[in-house]
Amino acid sequence: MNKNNSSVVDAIQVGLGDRSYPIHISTHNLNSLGFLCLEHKLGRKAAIVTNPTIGAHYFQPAEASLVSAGFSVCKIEIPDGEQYKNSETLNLIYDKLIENGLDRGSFIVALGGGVIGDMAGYAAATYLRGIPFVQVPTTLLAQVDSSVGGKTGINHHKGKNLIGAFYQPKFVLMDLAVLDSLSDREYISGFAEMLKYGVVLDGKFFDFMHANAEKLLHRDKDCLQFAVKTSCMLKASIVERDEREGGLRAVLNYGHTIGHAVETLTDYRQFLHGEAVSIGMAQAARISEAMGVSSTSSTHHIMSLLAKLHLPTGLPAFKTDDYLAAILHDKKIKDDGLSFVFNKDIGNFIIDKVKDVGRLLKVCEIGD
Ligand SMILES: NC(=O)c1ccc[n+]([C@@H]2O[C@H](COP(=O)([O-])OP(=O)(O)OC[C@H]3O[C@@H](n4cnc5c(N)ncnc54)[C@H](O)[C@@H]3O)[C@@H](O)[C@H]2O)c1
Ligand SMILES: O=C(O)C(=O)C[C@@H](O)[C@H](O)[C@H](O)COP(=O)(O)O
Ligand SMILES: [Zn+2]
Repeated sequence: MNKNNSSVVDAIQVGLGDRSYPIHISTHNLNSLGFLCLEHKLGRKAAIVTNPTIGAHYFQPAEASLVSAGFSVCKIEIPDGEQYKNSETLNLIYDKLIENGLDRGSFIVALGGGVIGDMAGYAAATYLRGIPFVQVPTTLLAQVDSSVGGKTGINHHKGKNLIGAFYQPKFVLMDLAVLDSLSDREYISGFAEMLKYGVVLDGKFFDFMHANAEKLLHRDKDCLQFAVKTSCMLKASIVERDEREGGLRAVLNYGHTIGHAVETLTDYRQFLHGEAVSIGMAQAARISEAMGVSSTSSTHHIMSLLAKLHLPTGLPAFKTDDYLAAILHDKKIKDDGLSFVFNKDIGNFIIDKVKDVGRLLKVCEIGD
């Protein structure tokens, strides 16, 4: 059992009162999983939720670490892909939890990207009215975003993440070494959420990404560690102030109004989440400029960094009415309109109510 105390000391804290938890970021620290579960006084029985792709690489070391710390482990494997982030797969997780006799003293380990984290987290939030869970994110996107903050859930064919719960993990364990097995496409899609933080929250981080784009693309470890840590700190600072998205937290949805519509319209099969968010951010930048909130040069900087990071910006060919219908199911819509996140140049934001969503879409390059 590796106690890996350095990663324990270096942890970033998400401060949420009695739901506070640490994020451990290091390299080759997956073997500290068992020790951390002991330290958090988790029960004796764990279910590791993963998929065949991730499981082939990381189930065995995760299991070994837990077993050597005295935990008994069962494996719950679900199919790989955003198109399986639905109620059918969720039921499969419940079935396996029941078959394996997981009780209220047991816990779930989400070993995977954002799809696994969101679904395993929601299963943990609802199974037996809630059992503890741990996030072990294995994609860049999951490390910089989805494993932090406690949004869990599944998609509906009418819209993204329409069913879910706010439910915080007991801790997050990030091993940067597991990112080595990610394809370039999956790795690059994580840049979208990182860039989001730069555009709306931290202009210096945006500049860092601009200056270090090549290094990031070449997976430079120091650059990556700085970028992951900064992203987690920025996200934690928002979540700590507005855990359940009463207002401020909506800033983390920058680029997602149109991004989610893109994912829904393509049946969750054509784009990775980060790619859809990238397309949504390109449109949000154009919209912010057209509404007089942001300058032309800011839009230019955002578009050029997206291109430099090899992220997509073009909207897939659907009609304006299709985009409108998809956006109608957005969780940010209430009677008084849609809360839309505008970038205020780079490093700041405004959230405003929009009644006429069609007017926003006129600015986008939709081919109808
Ligand atoms: N809860 C949140 O706050 C939040 C935030 C952002 C995104 N999300 C959600 O996260 C999901 C997207 O997450 P994602 O981009 O990680 O996609 P993903 O979970 O589908 O993972 C992408 C691909 O990478 C594979 N993979 C994962 N880790 C690997 C590794 N180390 N080596 C090799 N292959 C690996 C997966 O099997 C999958 O094929 C979306 O459903 C999105 O809605 C949630
Ligand atoms: O944590 C948040 O808050 C976010 O908005 C992070 C987003 O990157 C993520 O995609 C989230 O799932 C979108 O939020 P949703 O409430 O619209 O599902
Ligand atoms: Zn997102």
